[in-house]
Amino acid sequence: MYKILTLNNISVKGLSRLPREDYEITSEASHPDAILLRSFKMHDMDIPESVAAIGRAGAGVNNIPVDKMTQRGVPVFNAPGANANAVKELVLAGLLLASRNIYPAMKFAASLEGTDAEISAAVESGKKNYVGCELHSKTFGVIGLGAIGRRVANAASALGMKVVGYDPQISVENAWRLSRNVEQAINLDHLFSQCDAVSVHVPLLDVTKGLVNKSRIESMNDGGIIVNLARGGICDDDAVLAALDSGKLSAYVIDFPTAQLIKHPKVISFPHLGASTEEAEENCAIMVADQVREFLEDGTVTNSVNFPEATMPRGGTGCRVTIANANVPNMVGQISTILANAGLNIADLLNKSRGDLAYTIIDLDGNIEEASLQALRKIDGVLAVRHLPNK
Ligand SMILES: NC(=O)c1ccc[n+]([C@@H]2O[C@H](COP(=O)([O-])OP(=O)(O)OC[C@H]3O[C@@H](n4cnc5c(N)ncnc54)[C@H](O)[C@@H]3O)[C@@H](O)[C@H]2O)c1
Ligand SMILES: O=C(O)[C@H](O)COP(=O)(O)O
Repeated sequence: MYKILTLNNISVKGLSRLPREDYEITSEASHPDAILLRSFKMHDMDIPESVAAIGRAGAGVNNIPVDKMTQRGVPVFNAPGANANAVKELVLAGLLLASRNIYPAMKFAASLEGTDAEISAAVESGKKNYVGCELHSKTFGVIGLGAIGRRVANAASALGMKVVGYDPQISVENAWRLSRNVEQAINLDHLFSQCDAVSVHVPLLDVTKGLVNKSRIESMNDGGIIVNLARGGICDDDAVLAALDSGKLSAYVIDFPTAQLIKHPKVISFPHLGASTEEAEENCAIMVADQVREFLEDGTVTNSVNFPEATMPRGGTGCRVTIANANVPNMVGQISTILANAGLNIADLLNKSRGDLAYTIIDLDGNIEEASLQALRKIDGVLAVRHLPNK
């Protein structure tokens, strides 16, 4: 029986991919085999040694100590693209809320009192206070053209915006799917200097912290809009607030409000709502539950942020052993020597690497004894060894 610890509410559709006869899923498991979570902050958590995999039902993994897990030989999985459409739609909503003054206008309309005729008169005299501007023909910068950014860029282009994109590491797949109307910015300064609105869709990393800063905002067209549904910290909030006060910016749309931001009348705050649709929650949970299950049962690695992709159909007459180790010479040699000394024949073997980490899947003709597993664990540089009995 595998034990799964959940640190957030995970969609039932996803959890149902883990059959109850083999999986116990609780928010209190003390020796879990795997953890499933969304935005729970794991950095200060004591992660039990029993944990063999972590599944993030979403995109961002900045709430997970990925480097620490890599050193323990534990893969961290996420759900790339599974919530991208939901975020794209909220970005469009944010742009429209900002450009058409929808929220203050709604508050005004809801505050009216009197007869129908009086309300109608107040509507007609008050509407001049909420005049907005159209998105059509405005220049819109999209930073990060991944699963979300490329959808946002394409949708904005379809609305008639002139879209400029920046992503020096764009994937081939996203480049293929990007509208050919999207122009490429040479660098971030080039992007900001042409834009009426900018939306960020990059992960929070040291290099992306404060990417939207004072000088870049100053180079934008007057009355600009910044949309940040990516992560707090990517925009320099002090610079944004100063630009809102001076009128340089007309609105800041943020999914990660802070005490300072929520007080400002030109800040449109959402409560981290980007991925909160039924569809996105289900997509993410299903994707990550499947990936964690395949890893626990077969050692298969799909969509990990720290492990190489690794899939090998089961072969051999015995069990499967998986090994995560430092990516240094002679590891496979030492592993096969231990197996050979135990009289075990390797039926099939897959060895993949990613950066400093290597991962090996071995199918054996015969069953491995605990002593040999211990010998594998003792090899210098071996981080994790798992024994997966034949199904
Ligand atoms: N608000 C929400 O609910 C919500 C939901 C999903 C994702 N997010 C955030 O959005 C981020 C992006 O999600 P995604 O699914 O598009 O991820 P993704 O990995 O598909 O795309 C990220 C893109 O950013 C690019 N990139 C990285 N560093 C860059 C830089 N310095 N300059 C320009 N481009 C850079 C990458 O090359 C990649 O193409 C996530 O990391 C997460 O923080 C928020
Ligand atoms: O990175 C993500 O996928 C989003 O921030 C969604 O977070 P959530 O799963 O907590 O809504």
